Amino acid sequence: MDMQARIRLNFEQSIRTKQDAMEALAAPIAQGASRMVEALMSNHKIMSCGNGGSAGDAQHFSSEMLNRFEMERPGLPAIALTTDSSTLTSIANDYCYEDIFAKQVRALGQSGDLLLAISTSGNSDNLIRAIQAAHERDMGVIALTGRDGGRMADTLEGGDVEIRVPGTSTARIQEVHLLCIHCLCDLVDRRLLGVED
Ligand SMILES: O=C(CO)[C@@H](O)[C@H](O)[C@H](O)[C@H](O)COP(=O)(O)O
Ligand SMILES: [Zn+2]
Repeated sequence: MDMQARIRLNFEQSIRTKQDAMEALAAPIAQGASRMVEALMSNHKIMSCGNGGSAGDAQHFSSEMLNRFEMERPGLPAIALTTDSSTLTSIANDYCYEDIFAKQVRALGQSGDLLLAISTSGNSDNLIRAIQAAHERDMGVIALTGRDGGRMADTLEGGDVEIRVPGTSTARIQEVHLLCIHCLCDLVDRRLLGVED
């Protein structure tokens, strides 16, 4: 396959994954956005985490909350747990990599806060431990997953929301995760600013 044919194939697969996700994810994304609005309206914060490309997604989300998305509004309270290299390396060094997010959730989390946990496989142990820590702190969880939801899906509790991308390729799932994050930001802004249509 030549380079341009390969590029077209990647685009086609990305488009197909997004089309499959559109119907499946409209309801859980709306549910996740409602949970975010409720939390933010009650002065709670949203923490986000993920590994690799999903760490980038966690930061992408928090920056759109803290700064702005598409509309002018005050900054919203959000913290990406992926950014402080001193904290991350010391937890990984003194305890273990699996605790890098959970320890931060236990330190910063308060009842009513939310955790946005992002994993394409749903099987990253540091995310599973972060979800367990969030539950200990009486926080809700919004999980962006893929494939069969992995062990993360089994770790979620009744009030949590799973947004599971129908797909098996990490890259394609990540591309839909970013779209989901932008939908969440869009819905949060519209609800907070009272935009009707
Ligand atoms: O961005 C990519 C692949 O597209 C990688 O960096 C990928 O995020 C990493 O391999 C992650 O460790 C995968 O973790 P997860 O999505 O299974 O939780
Ligand atoms: Zn990637």
